[in-house]
Amino acid sequence: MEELEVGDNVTPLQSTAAVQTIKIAASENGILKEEEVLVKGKARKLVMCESGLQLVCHENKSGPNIENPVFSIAWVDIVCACETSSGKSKAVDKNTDTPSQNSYTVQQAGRKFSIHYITRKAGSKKLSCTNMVMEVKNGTVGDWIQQIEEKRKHGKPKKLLVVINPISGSGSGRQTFEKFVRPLFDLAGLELVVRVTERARHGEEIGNTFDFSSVDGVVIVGGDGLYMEVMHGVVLRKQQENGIDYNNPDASLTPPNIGFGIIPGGTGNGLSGWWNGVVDAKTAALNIIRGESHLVNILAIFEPSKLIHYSGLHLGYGIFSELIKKSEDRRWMKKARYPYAIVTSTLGKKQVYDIDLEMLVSPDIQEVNKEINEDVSPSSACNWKKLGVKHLIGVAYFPVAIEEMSDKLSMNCLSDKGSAFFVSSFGGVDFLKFMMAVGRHDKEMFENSFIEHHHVKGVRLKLVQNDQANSTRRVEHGYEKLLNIDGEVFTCSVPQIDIRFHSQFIRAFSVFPN
Ligand SMILES: Nc1ncnc2c1ncn2[C@@H]1O[C@H](COP(=O)(O)OP(=O)(O)OP(=O)(O)O)[C@@H](O)[C@H]1O
Repeated sequence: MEELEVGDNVTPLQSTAAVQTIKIAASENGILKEEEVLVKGKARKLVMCESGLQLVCHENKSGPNIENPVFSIAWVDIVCACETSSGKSKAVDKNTDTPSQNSYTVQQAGRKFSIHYITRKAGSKKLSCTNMVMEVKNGTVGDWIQQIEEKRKHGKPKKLLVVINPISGSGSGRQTFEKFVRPLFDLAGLELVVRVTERARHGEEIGNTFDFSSVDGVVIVGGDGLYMEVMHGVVLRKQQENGIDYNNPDASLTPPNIGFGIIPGGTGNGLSGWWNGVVDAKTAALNIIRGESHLVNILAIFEPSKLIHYSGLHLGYGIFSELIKKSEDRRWMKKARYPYAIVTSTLGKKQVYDIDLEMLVSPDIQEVNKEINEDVSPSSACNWKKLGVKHLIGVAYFPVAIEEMSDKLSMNCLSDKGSAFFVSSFGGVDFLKFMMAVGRHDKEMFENSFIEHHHVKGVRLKLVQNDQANSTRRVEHGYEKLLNIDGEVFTCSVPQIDIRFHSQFIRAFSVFPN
């Protein structure tokens, strides 16, 4: 981290539109506070307005040029303001490019102060934190620091529960947190309660028992599986507290009022990528500090008369469960276990499942579900649409709408429908290509006749035992009762699953649209 030369190639996070907002605020609503400062030896005027801070060139004879600030930053992107005695506001750990933990001591009341703020390099989705040192010409910096701190903290989380999975991904969740995340949270003055999971499913217990009234949100340091567990515990508890029959798929659920952030520490890190636009621990941490949040969807997954689990990422059945079982059995392979499972499942003979399918369809769906529109009645209510028995190797359902955007696919996490895929049998190389296209979010993955894609509000699937040879192999391997929920293996008591989409249910610290 280094002092910023105004006009450097690093721009603050906000877009031109945000700069525009600040300009309007400054000229229409008046200036809250202004002062002459020196920034890297250059004379500037620091202006505080309702939307943020501006540095303006005030050497112009006609006075400060508020219309053309040389630098402006919105409150949401300010991490902290603090006193500086020697040009460095907080000691910086050279390895991490972030200020080291608890290193700040005010050595003398002075005229210099630093603003630490969030930046994004042009063309990148990654965020970083940088700082600018200013020296006031007259007076002291105390008032500035106090007022900036008040303004920048408004509406942002102040105290967080952090849940770390020490075995997720390559087993470096704790190190990721200490090295990349804690220094940023410390800088932002966040108070933390840290829990490290001690066993499988411990995340659910924490979600189900922690006193969330004492914090502004929960930060998951791990993979999609840990998020799923904690979120499940939180959601289940909310239904229990409200006396809701959570085993009934038709019950209307009450959303919890807890913000979730995810620091990617797992293997797949699908959700962290969706929420932050990139899989990067520092970016995720800075988005949590920014405090911007959006409501994201979940799936509720049932067997007859019983809730199995809530899901934030996907439900997979058939080959998608087989894959995850193979990879879970080889956790010791760390990140290599996913490619291993994909390649071995691809090369082997694929199991065909005869599945009786139904989809919960809303009448406004036009584009994706072309072939089913004609039968949908023109009411505002959703209808169950029977598809009949299909010979499939797998079913996958995501609580996001997967949409085509130019040559790529975009995950619309704010959609009111999820994407269901019904995959019929296909050859090894094709399947490998399909999985690679999925990883790249390449729209090529849709360009296969063996994939049916629908935007729907729910899916019901029931395994039909009409092929003795197939059925025997499935039962031998136990595959017919396996589910892949957010990359974790679950077993159902009967292969009859009801999946319901719950729109805008969990508050996620995130940056949609990204
Ligand atoms: N201390 C622990 N000991 C053993 N298992 C644990 C412990 N803490 C959590 N788990 C289990 O670890 C599993 C994997 O968690 P997580 O999703 O965080 O990592 P991952 O599988 O590597 O990442 P991803 O889901 O993104 O692919 C979960 O099933 C969880 O129950």
